[in-house]
Amino acid sequence: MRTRIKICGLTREADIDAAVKAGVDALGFVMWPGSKRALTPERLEQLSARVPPFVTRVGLFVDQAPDLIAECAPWLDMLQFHGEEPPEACELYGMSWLKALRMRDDIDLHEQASRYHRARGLLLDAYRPGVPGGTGEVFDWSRVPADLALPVILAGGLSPENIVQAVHQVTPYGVDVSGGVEASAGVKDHDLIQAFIGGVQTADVTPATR
Ligand SMILES: O=C(O)c1ccccc1N[C@@H]1O[C@H](COP(=O)(O)O)[C@@H](O)[C@H]1O
Repeated sequence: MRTRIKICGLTREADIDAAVKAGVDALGFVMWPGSKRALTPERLEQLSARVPPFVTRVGLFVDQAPDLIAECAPWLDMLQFHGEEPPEACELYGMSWLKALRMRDDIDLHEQASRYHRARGLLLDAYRPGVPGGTGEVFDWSRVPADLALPVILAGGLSPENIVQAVHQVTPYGVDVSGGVEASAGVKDHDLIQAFIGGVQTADVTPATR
């Protein structure tokens, strides 16, 4: 099965066009105001209108107010909860959702998969204390169990340089990238987007060499 691709932190129409042209499956919109990629609901509405059918629009939230999430919901297909939201908080909107988990040393992914069993997938990101995500850091991919009960979306420091190795080693359902396709902080680069998606496609059709 081919590896699904999400690019996160879109802020410009031209970047959406470039990602769609390159073959992206999902686009992430960061609604957490602490991010350099943060959008207002008004800007989300504008960018959302640019996304063609069959490309999934994912809204990223970090422990945010239900009112804000509900305000954004009409412009989204899926929610990504990147904070400490309990399962009940993720269920409030009647929408598909992903739970992001940061890979602390003591995390038990099987336990988390059971806790968040209504999620459409678990997005695994690097852990840095005090930062909810988007750190550009890689975690030890050997910590991802092959038998998790939910689809795994691998994230954290992915880039055109490491994506073939990542897909070969983890064989995730999907991958998610933000900083690895930016030429400068928060600004997407079209060549890097194309190289990243090309890397996933290459990994999908080449055998892993170890
Ligand atoms: O992108 C952000 O600014 C962000 C802010 C808060 C939480 C998560 C965020 N992004 C997500 O982090 C991972 C990894 O990003 P990177 O590739 O390491 O830069 C990714 O899932 C983004 O969706």
